[in-house]
Amino acid sequence: MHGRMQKGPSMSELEREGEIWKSVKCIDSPTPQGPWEDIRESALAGRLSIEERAGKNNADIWRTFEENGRRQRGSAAEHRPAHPGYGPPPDETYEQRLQREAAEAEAKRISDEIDEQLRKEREADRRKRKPVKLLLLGQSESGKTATLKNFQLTYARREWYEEKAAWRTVIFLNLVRNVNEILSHLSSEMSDMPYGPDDSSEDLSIRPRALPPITFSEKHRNLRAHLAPLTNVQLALEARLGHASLELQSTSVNTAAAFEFSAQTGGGAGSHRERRALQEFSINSSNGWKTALDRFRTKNPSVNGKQESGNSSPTTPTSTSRNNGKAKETEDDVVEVIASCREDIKTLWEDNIVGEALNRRKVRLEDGPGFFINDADRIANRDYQPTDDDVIRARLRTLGVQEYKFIFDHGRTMGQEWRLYDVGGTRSSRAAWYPYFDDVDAIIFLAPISPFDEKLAEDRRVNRLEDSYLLWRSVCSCKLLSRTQIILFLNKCDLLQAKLQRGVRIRDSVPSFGDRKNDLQTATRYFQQHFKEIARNHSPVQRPFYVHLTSVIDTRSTAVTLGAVEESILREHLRLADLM
Ligand SMILES: Nc1nc2c(ncn2[C@@H]2O[C@H](COP(=O)(O)OP(=O)(O)OP(=O)(O)O)[C@@H](O)[C@H]2O)c(=O)[nH]1
Ligand SMILES: [Mg+2]
Repeated sequence: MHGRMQKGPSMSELEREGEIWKSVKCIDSPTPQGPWEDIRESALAGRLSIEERAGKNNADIWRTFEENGRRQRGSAAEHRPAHPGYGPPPDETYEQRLQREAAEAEAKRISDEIDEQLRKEREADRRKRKPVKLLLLGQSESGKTATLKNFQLTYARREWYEEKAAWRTVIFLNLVRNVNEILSHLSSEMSDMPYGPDDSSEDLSIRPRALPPITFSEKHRNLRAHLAPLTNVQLALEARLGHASLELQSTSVNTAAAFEFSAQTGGGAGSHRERRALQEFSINSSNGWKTALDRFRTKNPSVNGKQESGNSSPTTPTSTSRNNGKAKETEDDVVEVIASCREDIKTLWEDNIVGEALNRRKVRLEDGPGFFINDADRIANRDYQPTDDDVIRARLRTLGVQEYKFIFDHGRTMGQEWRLYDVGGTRSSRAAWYPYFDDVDAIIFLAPISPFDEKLAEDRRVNRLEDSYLLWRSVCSCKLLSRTQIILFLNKCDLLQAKLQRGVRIRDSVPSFGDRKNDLQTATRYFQQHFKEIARNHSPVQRPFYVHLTSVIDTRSTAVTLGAVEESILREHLRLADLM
């Protein structure tokens, strides 16, 4: 039936209508008495949506339309039996011809307009379906990976559950490292060794020798002896997890500037080349945290780009199961040793003399990454399984740039693919970030505000807050990012609050804080203002200042924050898709 209409000798108005109606379903005009007017009106009134245009034809409309056509053709045939086609009637007057031609021209114009609109909508739709790309930036230990894990927990729960068990090994390592750090201080203190972690002016204020020596007892010597096997456990776990498990040691070497990249104005073909090279290095490398975890993964997820995450070396099922068997053995041994140390770990952590020794040395494990010794009773167990909160708090350093793809199974962007880029935050790793700037939708910049009185692990001369300011300035002033949405997370508010409650004064480390009230609200407002001013003074183009006060280890409040972030990023993603 349709074919017959398409075969007409000339492209009459009816055929033209037919062509359009095949792809158009008019919402408000189910009976197309005057289809052209209906289409035009609907198009002008914006009543034709992409679904209606691209969707299935409304059978009723189509049938009515065909009947109309048959009726008109039928009446023409009565007059012109020799002309079965749809050409102009032979007795057409000059005025009628002009009218017909004008109508045909108008029909063509509307048809072309609709075609063009359809093309644009298809294109916009394609762009909207492009993955949302989100970059997580910030200094090392700022909470980038913890934020990524929150995204996963909130929006990709299946992957979260598949990965959760793999973090068990990391948590064991974190706990064992806590214990070994205490033991190392204890040993030094027992052998009366002075403590000089670095050359920073802050740490020079530590003068343990000015105080009377601490008296240790047999209990402490026993604790050291009983917990000694944990040194080897740490080495075994580090060997299993690879480079990412090694924390940076304090150094006084000036490693690099706050932020380095070759060409601030770059982003052309060169940057793509550079990016490819870096991807090869980072995503397929065997040193990132994702790769480290893959070794402990029980399942083999086929989604979320996990296959890109470092499994570049071919593994046969046999070798995999052999490796898994060996890993299981090692894991069992490790768990056995840790579980047998449980009571001693608790005694060590709760001992007042040990506490005094750590205080004198200004060692605060609570503020550092991967603090788990408080949970030793629960974790140092053969049947321990990590909770969601444990996984968020587990610490494994990010090396290079790790791409993490997932389809949101939740929230406003359900079904949408997101690509999150988690980067290593040390000064020397920052040069690797730049190639990822050129087509990113948004950046979450994490600035931890609790360590206003701490130094960078990679350069003990640099204050952490100062480093965040410098880094923030570099990101804000980057021309390639001038139109990118940047969302600032002033993170570790929980630790800031604890620090202020302990009586640590901000002005001692940040003189410009002056005599302001030393409380959380005043401090966050002050830091926020400082970041805002930097953004205002250094952005090539003014942009909105989005800021959230966060403690990303708090999964509930972070889920709320991420909801707002998701919405804001998506709005911008769609706006840009429409503009393009
Ligand atoms: N108390 C507290 N701890 C946090 C917070 N954010 C992150 N952490 C912890 O800080 C440590 C470092 O966090 P990560 O997410 O690994 O830091 P990162 O920015 O990815 O660091 P790199 O990978 O080295 O660049 C982890 O043990 C986190 O659990 C926070 O808001 N509060
Ligand atoms: Mg990280």
